[in-house]
Amino acid sequence: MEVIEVAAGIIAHEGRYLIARRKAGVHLGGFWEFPGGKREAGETLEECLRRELWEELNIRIGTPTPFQIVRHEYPEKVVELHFFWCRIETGTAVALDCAEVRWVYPNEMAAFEFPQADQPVIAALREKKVSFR
Ligand SMILES: Nc1nc2c([nH]c(=O)n2[C@H]2C[C@H](O)[C@@H](COP(=O)(O)OP(=O)(O)OP(=O)(O)O)O2)c(=O)[nH]1
Ligand SMILES: [Mg+2]
Repeated sequence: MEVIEVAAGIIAHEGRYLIARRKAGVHLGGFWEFPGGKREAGETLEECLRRELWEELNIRIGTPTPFQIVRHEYPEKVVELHFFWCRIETGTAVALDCAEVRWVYPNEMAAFEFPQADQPVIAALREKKVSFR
């Protein structure tokens, strides 16, 4: 099966992270996620991340740091998620192309339903394996 490459942002601010709720009716609709989306032809993953965060949240980010790659096989598709740690450079996140956004601490994430593929990242954030730069 074709592997879909996705870039997603772990957007940090004062110990909290920005999470977004996926719209109803799409793959994993209604789940919470780290915002991002599919890489388009001719784009790098970083370019993809910048485009997606602009389209979905109306924000510009500083230089993203690669942080974890997760390949996950859903029954309907295989995704390779490239998570990048980043900070907002300009703008305030608004739910432009997602259902809702929230800033949450890692220990609050268990209260939100995330896709299975995101669990290693959530665990890493909770265990503070992440460097705050
Ligand atoms: N953005 C994002 N996608 C995730 C996460 N976890 C996870 O399994 N996914 C899956 C859901 C989707 O199948 C795929 C990402 O696709 P997407 O729906 O965000 O793609 P997109 O923004 O380009 O949307 P579209 O143009 O295809 O509508 O990766 C996550 O934390 N963030
Ligand atoms: Mg998306």
